[in-house]
Amino acid sequence: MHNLVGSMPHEALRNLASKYGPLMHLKLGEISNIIVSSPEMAQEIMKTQDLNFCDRPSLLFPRIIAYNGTSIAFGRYRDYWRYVRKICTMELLTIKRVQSFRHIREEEVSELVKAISQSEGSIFNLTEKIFSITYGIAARAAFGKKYSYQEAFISSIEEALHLAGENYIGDLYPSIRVVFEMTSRTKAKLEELHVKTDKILQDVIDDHRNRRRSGKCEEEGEDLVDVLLKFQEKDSEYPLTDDNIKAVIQDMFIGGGETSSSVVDWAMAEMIKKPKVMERAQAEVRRVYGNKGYVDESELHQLIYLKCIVKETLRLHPSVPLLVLRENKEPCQIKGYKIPANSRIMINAWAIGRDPKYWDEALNFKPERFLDNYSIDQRGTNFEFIPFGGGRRMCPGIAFATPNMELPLAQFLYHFDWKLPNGMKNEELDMTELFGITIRRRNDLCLIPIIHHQP
Ligand code: HEM
Repeated sequence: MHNLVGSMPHEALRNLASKYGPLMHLKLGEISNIIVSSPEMAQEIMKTQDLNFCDRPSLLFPRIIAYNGTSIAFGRYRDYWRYVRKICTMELLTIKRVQSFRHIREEEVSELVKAISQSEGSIFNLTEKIFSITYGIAARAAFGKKYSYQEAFISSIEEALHLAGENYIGDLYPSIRVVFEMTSRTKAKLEELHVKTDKILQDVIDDHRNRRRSGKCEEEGEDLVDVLLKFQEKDSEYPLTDDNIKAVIQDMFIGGGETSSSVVDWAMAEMIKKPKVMERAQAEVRRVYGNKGYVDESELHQLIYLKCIVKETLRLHPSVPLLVLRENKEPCQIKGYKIPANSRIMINAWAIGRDPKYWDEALNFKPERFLDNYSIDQRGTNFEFIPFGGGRRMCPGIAFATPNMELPLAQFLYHFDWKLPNGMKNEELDMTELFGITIRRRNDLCLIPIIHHQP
């Protein structure tokens, strides 16, 4: 316990693993926690014994924020969960659906690039704007348009995610959790935030329902809420309630906003620290888009080096460093070690991505490593590189996330050169992390843009 208090959990657990090995059993309160820190052990959990390890534990955060754990990300592995996950992969996050949101991404990113160009020569808080447009894109894809209360929704979700990163004591003593819950300030705060977000989501659903009744939906195109309402109207073994729809929409929102923004933010910071990488990436984007004068999504597939930058960023800064907690139904063995039933499994993707046993110059930001090994990808089959997890609980949002990361990066590189403020040297840029359910930069990335191609 004393090794964990006050430090970054993923870092403290990596340090413990280097002493005690890639599979640790850590008893905290009443709970057996199994910490996985090598690709071989991760493969056991996410492939060989995936069916036994694909449940999620019942914790305070999903009980309150994720509608009693009925979302896709936090849902127990049951028939209902399989049904909504299927809707998600076959309807909400398909390549075709993602492409239908192209104009939203292009509009939002172009607006940001124009705003940056107006700050030419002065300090621009890039972090703040990256998060704001990525959440903006997620909101428009999910809700169909910008709602006036979007900002309030985003800030409540961000606050709840931050609380989710803290270890809540009641989660460690399930047999007496009600006792802790009676006096818990975390619970009270989460409930307050949930009341706010729930009201906003209900308004969005009601608004869509009215729009559907008036037939406007067909004229204006279908967004994710419309798709879910269509499923609600169908006869199904698992009729969707409004709460079920809200839980799924919230998943799309958190998945679509928080994770991709932190990758774009870290990628820019890493390139600032490594000007040679930035120059090479700029040369690629400027060659591919040439004198077109703007960057759209049509040529993103040609930006091979940029794709390697995104991969290298996901290796060093996986947005969800310990993945999402899993739970095993049955007792079992992994490589001869006994795992009790209902253990909580943390897979330290952050530690695995930085392990010098699997990566040359592991702490060095070197996108070229993926040029030499382009086939190593993040789709859950190379267990030394698992920023999106793997197996039945793998992230279904890769297709949605990819243009959300590549388009802003390509535009930043095409239109601008970047400098650090106050004569700061590149190597002095602070890279401290802030732990929550995702890892962000502790300090915002503030840079001076210099226009190369006027947007
Ligand atoms: C860079 C971007 C992203 C990263 C790094 C990321 C990472 C992850 C990780 C690590 C998990 C847990 C996997 C596991 O337990 O094995 C996950 C689950 C999930 N992600 Fe993502 N994600 C990203 C983008 C997205 C997007 C854009 C969406 C949706 C719009 C999304 C929706 C989800 C959902 C619904 C789950 C729950 C899956 C389940 O439990 O079955 N993610 N993501």
